[in-house]
Amino acid sequence: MAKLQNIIPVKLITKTVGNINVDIDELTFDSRKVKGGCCFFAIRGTQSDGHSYIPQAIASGATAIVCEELPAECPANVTFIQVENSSLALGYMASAFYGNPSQKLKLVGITGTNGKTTTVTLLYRLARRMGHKAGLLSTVVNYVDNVEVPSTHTTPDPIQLNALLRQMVDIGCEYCFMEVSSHSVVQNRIAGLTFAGGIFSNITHDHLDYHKTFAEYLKAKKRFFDELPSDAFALTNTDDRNGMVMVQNTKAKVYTYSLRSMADFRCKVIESHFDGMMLNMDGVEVWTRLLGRFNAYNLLAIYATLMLLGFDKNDILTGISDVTPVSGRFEYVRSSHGVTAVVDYAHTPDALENVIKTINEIKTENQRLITVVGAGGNRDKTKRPVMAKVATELSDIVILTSDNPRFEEPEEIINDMRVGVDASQAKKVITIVDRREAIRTACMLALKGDIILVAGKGHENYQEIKGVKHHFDDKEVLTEIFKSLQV
Ligand SMILES: CC(=O)N[C@H]1[C@@H](OP(=O)(O)OP(=O)(O)OC[C@H]2O[C@@H](n3ccc(=O)[nH]c3=O)[C@H](O)[C@@H]2O)O[C@H](CO)[C@@H](O)[C@@H]1O[C@H](C)C(=O)N[C@@H](C)C(=O)N[C@H](CCC(=O)O)C(=O)O
Ligand SMILES: Nc1ncnc2c1ncn2[C@@H]1O[C@H](COP(=O)(O)OP(=O)(O)OP(=O)(O)O)[C@@H](O)[C@H]1O
Ligand SMILES: N[C@H](CCC[C@H](N)C(=O)O)C(=O)O
Ligand SMILES: [Mg+2]
Repeated sequence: MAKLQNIIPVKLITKTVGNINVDIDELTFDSRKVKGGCCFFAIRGTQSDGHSYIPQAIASGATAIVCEELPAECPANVTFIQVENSSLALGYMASAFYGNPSQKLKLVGITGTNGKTTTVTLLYRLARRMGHKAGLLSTVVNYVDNVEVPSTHTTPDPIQLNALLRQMVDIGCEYCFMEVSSHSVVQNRIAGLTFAGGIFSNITHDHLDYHKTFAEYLKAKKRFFDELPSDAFALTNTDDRNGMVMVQNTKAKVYTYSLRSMADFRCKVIESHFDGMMLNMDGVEVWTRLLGRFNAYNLLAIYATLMLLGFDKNDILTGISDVTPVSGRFEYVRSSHGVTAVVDYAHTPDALENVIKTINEIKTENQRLITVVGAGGNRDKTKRPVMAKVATELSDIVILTSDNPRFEEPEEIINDMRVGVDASQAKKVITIVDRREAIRTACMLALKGDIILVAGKGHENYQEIKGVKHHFDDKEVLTEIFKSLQV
């Protein structure tokens, strides 16, 4: 419960109609959830404009309405607050409604095309391993210390987000590690939050269906750093050509990390095997079970962040030597006849290239790589041919299949992918729409010693088709098929 006048920043108000000294029990941006005591936010969305649901919200007993445009009729028993941007107001008011919880713990956000889930999940695990209560907001799952809360998004809406932060503060969490998606910045889901630090992993091809251009995509991610407070840190990857662009206007203190050149925090990959890597992290050798140069970047960002948060260097390195892969990130299943299948979430050209190059670096010449990959429906279409091109150029056999078709026809998604396959590589490519059949075919083709990469879905335990999430788990399917093929 809160007084409306106490949770809305005056600077955001354009006009008020009615009594703003009213009690608010709940905030919502969905008219279908409105009841007495609710403050409804009319948000202009990608599918519809929330303003068209104001009458429904009033009919359902809304106590207050926050909107960018006042309705023609303003009933006397409802308070109206006109603002310039409803989603911005929602961020600030959700934070205030829950007592500004992000000011009562150290909130660290990471943005970038890839590496966010890996980095925040391991930060969360390491902070808790070193004896501190912590929270996690990620694509895979949210945690309020050790209590699991299902994820609806990579970055939740402001109401969910601040409610979770409140719960974290209430049980004594000192830290929360969260992913900041580019969508969430554009939609003001992180408005009103106070960050102790921001991390930039990398920016490559993805989400152009939403941002339309790479420049807009970059601008969205850069805005996260532009809005960091002066007492926060901004940790950026200077091996990414946009690393310094991200932080050029930040008020936060800038720190850099790199595997290639001088930086505040440095790392080198000394050895790379199928069961782990030897790294030189800021002058200290440390073994990790994680694989791939891309994970060396994630681990260096993790090391730097924990150092900036004041953790002990030796405790951090000991923790890094113990961490295991994050669900769906380079996990593997081995068959009884010597085939290794890797399950990975790579669903962008850069991620796919990284994970395939990692496998090619580790495998021997006479081990073949069979890559099973698709592309999500109702997502960035332009990455589809690029992913197919990367897969066919770097694998021995490629099976193009379905990922989450969503509301698109699977065959059309695969056709978009095939466009990227050069004629010279076409003989490597098989097309099988049914993902289970595609994985089965890979398992049947694989000879002893071969490696199968099943990419794109990672931790996902569903296949989304026409709005229905059917159970589907790559690791489960591989295990079942390997068992059925056991001689
Ligand atoms: C494209 C996108 O991001 N859409 C998000 C957005 O919905 P929208 O703008 O499409 O909303 P809309 O359907 O147009 O409705 C407009 C407004 O009217 C309201 N409404 C609607 C119907 C009604 O009857 N009454 C009513 O009040 C809605 O609640 C909304 O406030 O705001 C919603 C509420 O916060 C989000 O759930 C929704 O995420 C959708 C489901 C989604 O799939 N988002 C993905 C693309 C996403 O956010 N991904 C990122 C990054 C992924 C990654 O890289 O990992 C993420 O952070 O997860
Ligand atoms: N630092 C990195 N650079 C490039 N690729 C990476 C990096 N870290 C992980 N990857 C690859 O990208 C995939 C996704 O990793 P992760 O889930 O950590 O990224 P994310 O940023 O959370 O992705 P999303 O935006 O979809 O939530 C991994 O399965 C791996 O193939
Ligand atoms: N297997 C998923 C991965 C992308 C999920 C997330 N990054 C998003 O864009 O919603 C797909 O392509 O459908
Ligand atoms: Mg993620």
